[in-house]
Amino acid sequence: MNHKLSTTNDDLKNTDQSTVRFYIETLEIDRLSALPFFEAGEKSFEGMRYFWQNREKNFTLVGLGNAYTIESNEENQRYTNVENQWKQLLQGVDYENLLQQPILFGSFTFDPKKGVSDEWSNFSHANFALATHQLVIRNEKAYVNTHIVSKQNISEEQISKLLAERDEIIHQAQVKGSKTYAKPVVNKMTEPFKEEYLKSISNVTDAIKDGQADKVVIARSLALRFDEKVDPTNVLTQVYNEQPESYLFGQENGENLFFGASPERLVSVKDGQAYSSCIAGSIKRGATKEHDNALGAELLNDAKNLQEHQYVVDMITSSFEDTCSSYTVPESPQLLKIRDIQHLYTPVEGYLNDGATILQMVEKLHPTPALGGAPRGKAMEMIRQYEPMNRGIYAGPIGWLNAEGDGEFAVAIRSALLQKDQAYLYAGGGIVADSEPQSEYEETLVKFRPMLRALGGKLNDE
Ligand SMILES: C=C(O[C@H]1C=CC=C(C(=O)O)[C@@H]1O)C(=O)O
Ligand SMILES: [Mg+2]
Repeated sequence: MNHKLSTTNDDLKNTDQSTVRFYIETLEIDRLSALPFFEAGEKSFEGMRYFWQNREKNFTLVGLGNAYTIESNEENQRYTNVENQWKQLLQGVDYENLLQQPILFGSFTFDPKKGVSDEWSNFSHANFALATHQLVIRNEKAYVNTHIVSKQNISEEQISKLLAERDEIIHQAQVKGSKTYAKPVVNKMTEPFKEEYLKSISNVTDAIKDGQADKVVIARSLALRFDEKVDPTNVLTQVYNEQPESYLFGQENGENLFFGASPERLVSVKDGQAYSSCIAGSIKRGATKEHDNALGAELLNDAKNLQEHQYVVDMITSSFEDTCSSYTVPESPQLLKIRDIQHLYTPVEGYLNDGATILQMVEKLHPTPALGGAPRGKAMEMIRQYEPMNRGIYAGPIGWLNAEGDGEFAVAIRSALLQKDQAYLYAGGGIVADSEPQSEYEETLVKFRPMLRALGGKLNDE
């Protein structure tokens, strides 16, 4: 079934004030798998693809190519810039009559005040795209939107060329199906700045004891080298097979693939309702059910972890207080168990005030004290001062929004940046007055594990 929409947007004020034309066609298909579609897009769109799947596994998104990109490097304006450009682009577009709306997918870096550098030099502080070919799999049905955004008239020839390309990609994805891949071969693994990291934990706990902040999240990285260039579809397939309980994401940017499997929702908005999650406080999984339950019980009663958690609950609750007419927060945390780790978890939900948008919520919530600290401003200063690396998109918001304003953002933790034959993995932890360097170090090892496994590496204790 095909639904077409060709439209002209006179409201879009580009720098040269010209009119923008918009062509959208939605094709509904019975069966199409996400990663084979991602793979089939390699030939034409390598470096311009994305992949997303929500935790519940009932919403999957793949984008191939950029019909339109929105980037921003303005420190204090990046959320409003993205929001305004997206709204302007869609003004006058009758998307409500489409089977599937156009979707904007992308990410924000953790801290725009930290100059983008090192392995992150290709990334803007907000990187968003409307895909040329956008696959949505929702409730077992697949929809492929093809988008053209152009300042010139869109010709029939241009449209038929793109639709032929779409049909070829779908065909390839269907006939090839899901591939099985051998894991990448790791040649070398290093822990950059390990000593600096351990020292920073003592410095930060001292500063906290001295009353300079309540909580500060400090992170570090792990660097891998492979014997050859690693295929992005390979690592996404490993993550897909190995991390079914998490949000899964991958965003290509030229020769970079930022990817991960995060348990943590920053915010989702659906029909005026907002959902967030407080996830902070961690313990490993036990090898037996008994040991696992005992570790879980220990976590639920551990003062240091409960403190780490409470700062997050307080801050997210106050954001909902500001933006919602009503909201609910359970009184005490529950356990969230994923493959390698268990966390303290408190879900928060509420009804958004009229006019409040998902990107306003993202701006308000990011960074929660699960990734930044408390109080926020002081914690961010201390991260800039003590953390011996640049986080890039790690711990930043990643996700999507549609034309009506629904959308979802995860916190991009349990993540890594793949660059051809190299990868950087990132993990951190919440430092409070009682934190100890060695046990925080070990907590980061547990948090590295999912991405390390997907990339074919392992730690000494496995
Ligand atoms: C900063 C990370 O985790 C955060 C989320 C959950 C639990 C955390 C903790 O217990 O320290 C961290 O706040 C990370 O995975 O890199
Ligand atoms: Mg912790």
